[in-house]
Amino acid sequence: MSGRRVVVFPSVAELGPSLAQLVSSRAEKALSTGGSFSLGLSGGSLVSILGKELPAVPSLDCSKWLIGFCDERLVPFSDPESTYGLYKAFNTGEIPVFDMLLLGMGPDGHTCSLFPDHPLLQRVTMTLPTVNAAQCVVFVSTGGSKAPVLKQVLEGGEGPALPAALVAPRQGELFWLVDEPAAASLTSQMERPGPGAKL
Ligand SMILES: O=C1O[C@H](COP(=O)(O)O)[C@@H](O)[C@H](O)[C@H]1O
Repeated sequence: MSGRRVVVFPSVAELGPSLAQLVSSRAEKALSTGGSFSLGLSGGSLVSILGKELPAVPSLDCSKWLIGFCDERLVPFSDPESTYGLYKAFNTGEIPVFDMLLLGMGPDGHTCSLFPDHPLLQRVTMTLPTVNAAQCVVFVSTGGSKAPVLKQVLEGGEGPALPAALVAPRQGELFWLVDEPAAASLTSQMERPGPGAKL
């Protein structure tokens, strides 16, 4: 891993455009070597941020993007909502290497559908070998309800490590994009970029 970056924004309004810029810059980098840009998306609050900010990126060309889902509710492969078809592109028998994964974190420290001490019954999810093989992993975590768990995940605490704390890409980048309410209890090193700064 090339170092974790915890980046704090005043609010989601400032975080959103920076997230879109980060996605677009990593897409440009992946596409500059030919081929495609493989992007893993999570659900939850991330969906509305991306839905608002990605279409606002000037001349964004997604035609060579390969989109996968970091987790999903369990439906049959024949269901039109199934993500299986998208993952078939990675049918190499080896762990897929995503160019970028966008992750959320629940208040219990779960990420993807990796819950602490919980059997995976009705979810399908990426697991840590795939998450930690990615080239770039970006957590987006906002709101005061995330403050206690964010502190535990980033700065440690009692008991076993929560799933989100086990995300550490072996060779890739790791970003935590958070807003001030979520960062309220943090004391470790953080960046506070000025308006329009590129990540
Ligand atoms: O259950 C889920 O929650 C997490 C976190 O969502 P958030 O709304 O608290 O940001 C999400 O990343 C995951 O995809 C979803 O299945």
